[in-house]
Amino acid sequence: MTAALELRDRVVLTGVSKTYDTPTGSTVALSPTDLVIEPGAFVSIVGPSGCGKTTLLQLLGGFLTPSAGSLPVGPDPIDGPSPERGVVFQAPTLYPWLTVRGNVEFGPKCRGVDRKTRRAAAERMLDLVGLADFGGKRPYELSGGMQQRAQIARVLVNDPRIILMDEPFGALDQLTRERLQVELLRLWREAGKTIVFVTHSVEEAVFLSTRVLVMSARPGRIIVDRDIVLPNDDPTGVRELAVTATPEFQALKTELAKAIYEAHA
Ligand SMILES: Nc1ncnc2c1ncn2[C@@H]1O[C@H](COP(=O)(O)OP(=O)(O)OP(=O)(O)O)[C@@H](O)[C@H]1O
Repeated sequence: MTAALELRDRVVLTGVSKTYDTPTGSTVALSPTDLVIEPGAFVSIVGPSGCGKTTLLQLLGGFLTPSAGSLPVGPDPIDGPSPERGVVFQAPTLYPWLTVRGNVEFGPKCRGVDRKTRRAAAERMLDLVGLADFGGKRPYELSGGMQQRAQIARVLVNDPRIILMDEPFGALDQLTRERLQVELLRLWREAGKTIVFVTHSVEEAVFLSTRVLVMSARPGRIIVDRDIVLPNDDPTGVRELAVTATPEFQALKTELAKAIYEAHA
């Protein structure tokens, strides 16, 4: 990655806070937060329920406006949702009336990409996420894990600068979840994207991430910012599930789980 590209894709939060004003009062969801997310990082956010993880992700997605502070991506202020910041939610958000291929093509179609180009891009993405043979199916014909893969293809086809994921595997069974975690790591390596990932699972956060942020109970703030280095980490390779059995992995998991427990107290 060139220095210019790095600068273009760096996310810099300066004094970003969010207060929700409702008829029954105000809720400070995020205390003033300073944070730099480097391009190509895989950053997970963990913390007690209601600590502001989704709020932070939605601010990055441009779905919410900060009450104070700024959060540009490179030189560009975030001023609304953009295909450059793709979002994958826990609940599948595929259009049920379109085929899987149609769902993946939808973004490029809206941006005026011609039919042949967008069809080729969709096929490439479906292949990448292991759904090459399912493009003609409707979403309801897919399993939960396959629907999540289709969502990821739908985001990747827009070639986003950042992918924001809000508990994307939370509703899946353990086996599917583990399989998708490894696939996501492979995709992250191949596509070279920045990923910001919200999860309730410390194990998932440690396994996937290059960096884990722990947030305190409301009003949320970042209380731990931990680089994750695991045995046999290789900048070009993909972690294997076996690493979760190592003492290094277990020690990191214990350290972060303790921080979350204390954040609750
Ligand atoms: N639209 C809203 N209006 C008012 N309060 C809100 C709104 N959205 C979130 N909140 C409150 O802000 C706080 C942070 O919510 P947020 O959803 O960001 O937390 P979270 O860490 O993602 O929670 P969880 O882990 O349970 O998904 C919570 O107390 C929540 O009730």
